[in-house]
Amino acid sequence: MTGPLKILSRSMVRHSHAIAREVGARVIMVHADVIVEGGELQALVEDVNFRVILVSRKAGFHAPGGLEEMCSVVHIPDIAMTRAGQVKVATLVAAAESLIQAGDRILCLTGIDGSNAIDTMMVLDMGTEIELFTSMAADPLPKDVAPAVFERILTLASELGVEGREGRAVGTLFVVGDHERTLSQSHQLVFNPFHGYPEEERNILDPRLEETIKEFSAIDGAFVVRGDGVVLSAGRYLAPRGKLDEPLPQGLGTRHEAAATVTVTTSALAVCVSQSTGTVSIFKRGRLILDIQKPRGQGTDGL
Ligand SMILES: Nc1ncnc2c1ncn2[C@@H]1O[C@H](COP(=O)(O)OP(=O)(O)OP(=O)(O)O)[C@@H](O)[C@H]1O
Repeated sequence: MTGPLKILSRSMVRHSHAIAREVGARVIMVHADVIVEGGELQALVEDVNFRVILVSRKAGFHAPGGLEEMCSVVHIPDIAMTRAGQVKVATLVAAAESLIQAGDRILCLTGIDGSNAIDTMMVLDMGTEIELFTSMAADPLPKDVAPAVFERILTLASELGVEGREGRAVGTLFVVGDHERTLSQSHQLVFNPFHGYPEEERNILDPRLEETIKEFSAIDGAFVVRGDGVVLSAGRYLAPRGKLDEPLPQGLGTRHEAAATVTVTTSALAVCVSQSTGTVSIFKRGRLILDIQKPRGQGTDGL
């Protein structure tokens, strides 16, 4: 279904500004991939006439010309996710980039990718619905972790969770930030394959490292990543000294336990990919702050 924005969509978009103001929303988040044609998107943003975050899976996507001031852009991984998963990832990335904060109310406009039909409007409260914001106040990321590094790890983890590796499910774990404390509470299970390489050749932001990381995800143990993206180690066994205040949700085993616990005595974030379910779980300060479930079928469901 292509063509101009449907009448219902148009009317929802036109009214979204008034609704956002009435409910005290600070920003309107629009799943941009719903709209096929650039001119239509520009018209939509002009109609919304409110601070907008455009969310897209497309790598080169940018705000329509002339509207860069009103629009911020958030890129989410280009993989199949449930609608809830997409909302979580988009809000997490927006928070990592300080576009939204704890306590914010966000109006979301979404629909099915490429349909030209905005079919859903929802209001999200960053603080009650998204656990991330209740458990960590204003700062979603540790201070030493660059947003781009976190986003890269999130993408790699989501891809591994959904796609696995050569047809097989893989599980792995990334610990990012507070690397000295993380290293002091862990040891090598196997020889560290990153040992001896210059730092510029092992930065997770370098696209050339993607295959290597995915290959090494088969190694038992965790990746330890410095906040600037340098991968310090793979195959690291975590032996954290802390203890969890509350037990993890049922079904999560030793990998998730280690991921959660290492964040008790460090300020690191742990991003865990479950081999059994493909779910990506993010831990901070000993708590599961966000999980992104693997969709059952294929489909790009809008936000
Ligand atoms: N302390 C640890 N540090 C690093 N890796 C660990 C640790 N404990 C377990 N793992 C890794 O997790 C793997 C799976 O363990 P387990 O099945 O108990 O975890 P899980 O949390 O249920 O995860 P999954 O959903 O992937 O199975 C182990 O084979 C090991 O590679």
